[in-house]
Amino acid sequence: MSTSLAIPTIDISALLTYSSSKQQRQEVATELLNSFATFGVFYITSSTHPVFSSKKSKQILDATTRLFALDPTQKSQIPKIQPGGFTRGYVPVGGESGSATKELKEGFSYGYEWKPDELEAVAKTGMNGLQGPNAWPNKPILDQLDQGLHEGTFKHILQEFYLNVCEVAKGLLKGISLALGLPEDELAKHCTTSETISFMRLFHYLPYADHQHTSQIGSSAHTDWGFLTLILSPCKTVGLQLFYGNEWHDVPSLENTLVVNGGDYLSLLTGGKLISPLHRVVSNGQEERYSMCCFYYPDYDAKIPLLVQDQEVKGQAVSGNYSLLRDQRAEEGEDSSRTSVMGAERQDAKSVATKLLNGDINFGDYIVSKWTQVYRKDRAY
Ligand SMILES: O=C(O)CCC(=O)C(=O)O
Ligand SMILES: [Fe+2]
Repeated sequence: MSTSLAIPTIDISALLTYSSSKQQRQEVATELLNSFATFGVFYITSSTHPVFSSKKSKQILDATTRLFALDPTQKSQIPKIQPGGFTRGYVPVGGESGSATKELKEGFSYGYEWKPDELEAVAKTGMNGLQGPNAWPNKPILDQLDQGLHEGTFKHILQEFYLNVCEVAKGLLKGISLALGLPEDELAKHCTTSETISFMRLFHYLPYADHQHTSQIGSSAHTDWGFLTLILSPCKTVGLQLFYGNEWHDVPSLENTLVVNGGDYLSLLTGGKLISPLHRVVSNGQEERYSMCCFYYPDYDAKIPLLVQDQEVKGQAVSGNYSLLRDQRAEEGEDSSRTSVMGAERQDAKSVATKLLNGDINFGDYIVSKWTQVYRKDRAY
């Protein structure tokens, strides 16, 4: 039986309002640093931002539940996500499973909804590999999804939720910059078009009978690749688990909060000072679980130099000895058939880490190459 850890809940209001003092923001930054450096996972809340309200949480849960309640024929009409990094559309059950463990979840991936004039403007320069149109269900399905909704349409609810979460992520960037002893706009400088390449995934996890997770799991153990992952799971059901102190621990859903995970790129840039935690999703065997996960990225062409000055840390980061690699080794114990694949990935991660820190490759190209590996090896991310 997994136990819960004392993962802190941080009120980030000071990062989301213009009226806060530097001292208030600094206090939040200190809390962020402590949680990031201990667990790499924490809860955030604020009474000043709508995304944390019960009303908005119910609204997005309702929309998500409706989507996954469509019948299989309707789901088959939603465009499926494609390989290559730009992922929009429906993820069928098992569609991104690891080689040995079937992931019992279905998903829907969407991101920034381009306005026609923005599309025209961007058409002149061309979109990067992580930008593009959303893949919505067709009109009759959208009409069905809209039926009985009290406020707004299905599409509007999803779009608003995505932009709200991106706004919260922007606020967090201030706190993280301060936590690292940097000017508070430092990370934001590298995230000027983040919302156009970041994305949201709505997930529906199905119950399963395999409690040892040898053949079935919700989401296999992994670390997230980007900057920040922000997760809403308005269900009481447990599911998300953190690997800490050599054990798995539940990260239960708490009302009016989002869970934040640090990503690998942020961890890399801090020489592992901010942890990118190993996590997974498991079922209790009985209940379904819904979650909404925003994978927040910096700019596609970001080439961010190491954010910490400590020479020892710098050495560790460049040699690839940071949490991403440690975490992936920990995962091998779970499934020895994947050991050789993981070994190869470790080597690959080391060389990518060096290239990223030297500015030989930008973030977007790195992510696209990682997604290509996912599909080649038939693994999730
Ligand atoms: O559904 C969740 O709570 C987390 C899923 C997750 O870790 C992921 O998709 O990267
Ligand atoms: Fe994750």
